[in-house]
Amino acid sequence: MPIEKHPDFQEELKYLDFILSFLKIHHKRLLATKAILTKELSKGIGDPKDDSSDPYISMLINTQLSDTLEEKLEKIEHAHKKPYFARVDFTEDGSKNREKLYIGKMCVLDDKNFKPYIIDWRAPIANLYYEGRLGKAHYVCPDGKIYGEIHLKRQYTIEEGKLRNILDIDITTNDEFLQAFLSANADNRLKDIVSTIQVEQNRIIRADMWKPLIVQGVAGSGKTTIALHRIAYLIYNYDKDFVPENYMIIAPNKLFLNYISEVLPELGVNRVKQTTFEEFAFEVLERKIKLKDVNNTLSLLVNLKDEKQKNIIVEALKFKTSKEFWDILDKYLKQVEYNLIPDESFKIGKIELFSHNEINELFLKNYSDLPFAKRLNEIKKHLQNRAKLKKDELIEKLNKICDVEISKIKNSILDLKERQAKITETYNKRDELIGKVNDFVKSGASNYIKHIKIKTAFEYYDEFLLSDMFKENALNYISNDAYEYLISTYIENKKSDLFEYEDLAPLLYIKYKTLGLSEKIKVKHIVIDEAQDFSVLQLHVLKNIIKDSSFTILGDLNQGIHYYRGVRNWNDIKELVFNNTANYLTLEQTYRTSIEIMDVANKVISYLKESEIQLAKPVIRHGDKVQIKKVNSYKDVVENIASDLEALKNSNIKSIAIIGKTLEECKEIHKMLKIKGYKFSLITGNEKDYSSKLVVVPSYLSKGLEFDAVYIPNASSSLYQNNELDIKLLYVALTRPLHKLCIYSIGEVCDMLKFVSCN
Ligand SMILES: Nc1ncnc2c1ncn2[C@@H]1O[C@H](COP(=O)(O)OP(=O)(O)OP(=O)(O)O)[C@@H](O)[C@H]1O
Repeated sequence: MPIEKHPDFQEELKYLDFILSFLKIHHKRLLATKAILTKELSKGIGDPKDDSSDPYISMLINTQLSDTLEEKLEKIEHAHKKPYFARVDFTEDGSKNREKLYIGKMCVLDDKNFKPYIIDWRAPIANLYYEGRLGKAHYVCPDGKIYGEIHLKRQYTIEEGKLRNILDIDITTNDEFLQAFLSANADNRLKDIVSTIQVEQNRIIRADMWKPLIVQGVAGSGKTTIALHRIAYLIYNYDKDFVPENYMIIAPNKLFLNYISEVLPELGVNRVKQTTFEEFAFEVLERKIKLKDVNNTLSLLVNLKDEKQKNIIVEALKFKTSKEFWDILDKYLKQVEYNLIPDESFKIGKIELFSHNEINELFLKNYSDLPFAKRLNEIKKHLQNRAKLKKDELIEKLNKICDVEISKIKNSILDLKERQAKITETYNKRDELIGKVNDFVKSGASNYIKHIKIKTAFEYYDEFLLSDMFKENALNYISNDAYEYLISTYIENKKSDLFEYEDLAPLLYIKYKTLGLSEKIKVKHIVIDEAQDFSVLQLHVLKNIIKDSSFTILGDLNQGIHYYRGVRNWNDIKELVFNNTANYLTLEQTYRTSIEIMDVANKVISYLKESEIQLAKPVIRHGDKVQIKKVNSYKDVVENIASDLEALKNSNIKSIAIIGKTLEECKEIHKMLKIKGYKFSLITGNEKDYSSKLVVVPSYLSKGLEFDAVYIPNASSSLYQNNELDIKLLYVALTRPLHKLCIYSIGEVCDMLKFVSCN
């Protein structure tokens, strides 16, 4: 139906006009306030001679005000283009008032009576839009459940302030709006989905902050998108307790962070900590260490032909990231802990103030929750107090001894001169001893503690790995070959001061247990995306070191390409990391790919021998049939892609990826395309910026990304074997396109794709 024919078209147009003028006035007012503040600010900076603190403080306040003003201005400018996207008409039980609730990305209030003109999508009442259907409905707010009736649910398409479409849902269908959204082409960045969040996604976004949440979602189910919306939701709803800096999102690499970088600002959220595990580890270790390329192990395994050697490496790495490894590390740290307090007691001269056992008890029992260094700080206070308490008693004792000595001298020595000398000597000795007592009270405790040496995490780790104890224990779980591989790579890396990604978690754990964390780390909620590639040890370490934090963990086991360390089963994480306190939710619907593409990907992943493979259910959206083209060489592949690119020049396909299996394959194709004059960016894993729309990328680095069209240059049986890693790498590549997928095979097609027709 043309929009003009909608019965409420005029009413809606009027409301939009009203909102836009309201926003304009508000914007003007904010600009005026900003001008005043900027003036004040320049005054503050311009008067360095004034040493009173007032201008400085007011300058600080003004800076903060202008910061938030800047954010407000940005939001209003955004809202001008699209102030709201939906409306829900709701009557609360017991009321006659039919409220028209317009829902947008930011709240807009009438400044006189604070009546909302637009409700923020994160507000409790906005949940009516996401979960309520026409008829009886309720929402939960801090005062409890509010019941009532929904009379209308409406969606709007507003572009640059112009009303383009009105859609009444539950009358027509919710899908129409979603379909339109999904058919749009991929920008080369992820975007917000506030207007089309689906019920299963909404439950994840709005889940309780304080319960750890684990989400298993198929490829394209919106995990990354939801993770970001959840942060925006939590920031809005817990704004009294936390600031954006208390939230941290951990993503696989810098490129990925760049890919998602626009969503939070679009949602009006800034200053959230966005990092990778490596970066965070450097921060905790308070030292930037030389790390082998994170994808080093993976590309080693991808390229290695010797199956025996491959099995040894996988065995070693699985162990190094396992619960068993962490148990042995704990055992070692217990030994360190039990041997840390020296045998000597805390004493002055021969007088014992604290016995070794008493100190050890404080260390091992009373303060066992603290890192070693913090425990020593506490013990130092005990020693100092005891020394202070003993001071008077000791001095009194010294005085008494001195008095007895003096009277003995007086009675025994007759010569006056000699007697005087002896008395002076005795008093001097007494004073010297009192001086020693005073010195001891001042610095005895510090001196005692100073002798207890806590090594660095790196020293302990080294000692641990190279110990007989580690060897004996490790050999209970792994073969001698795997043990030798583990130790020899460690020693080899050590020569060049290098570490591997898998070393980080144990290093963090040791640092946390021994020296503790810097006060600067203020994280309260951690969101981990692509968590299937995290090891149990990594998650355990994060959970332990950031004690009071809550977690949202999202991943897809089907895409677990770092299978030698990653999660194999979410139950392990629930049990071993969260003591069965975590909530577990799944996402089965995929929003990215067409039915035809998803069917192929589902069949490929079914080759995995896992018992529980979650197959993706695509949203009803059809595309072209997937076909495989058999060719003779990479030259043919590139020829084919090149002619396709010409044909696509005037189409809607804008972002294109050629997804190879290995980096070497990608380099080769990239070179050939370059010679032909095509400007593709080669992604090697070290990029920080993600700006190109045409990329050549190895499958393991394409995880998380999406493109309008994807080319798989060679899906032959010589490249992709029927094993876990190859199946997963192929699956990742197959699930990246939104609209178009072209597969080539140089020679025989791999087993997993044999069912696809060839031409
Ligand atoms: N409710 C939704 N409405 C519209 N688009 C959606 C919705 N949910 C997800 N999408 C779109 O689906 C695509 C996939 O989302 P996203 O990348 O967040 O999924 P993912 O589960 O992290 O995928 P993967 O695991 O494959 O990396 C994105 O284009 C996103 O905008």
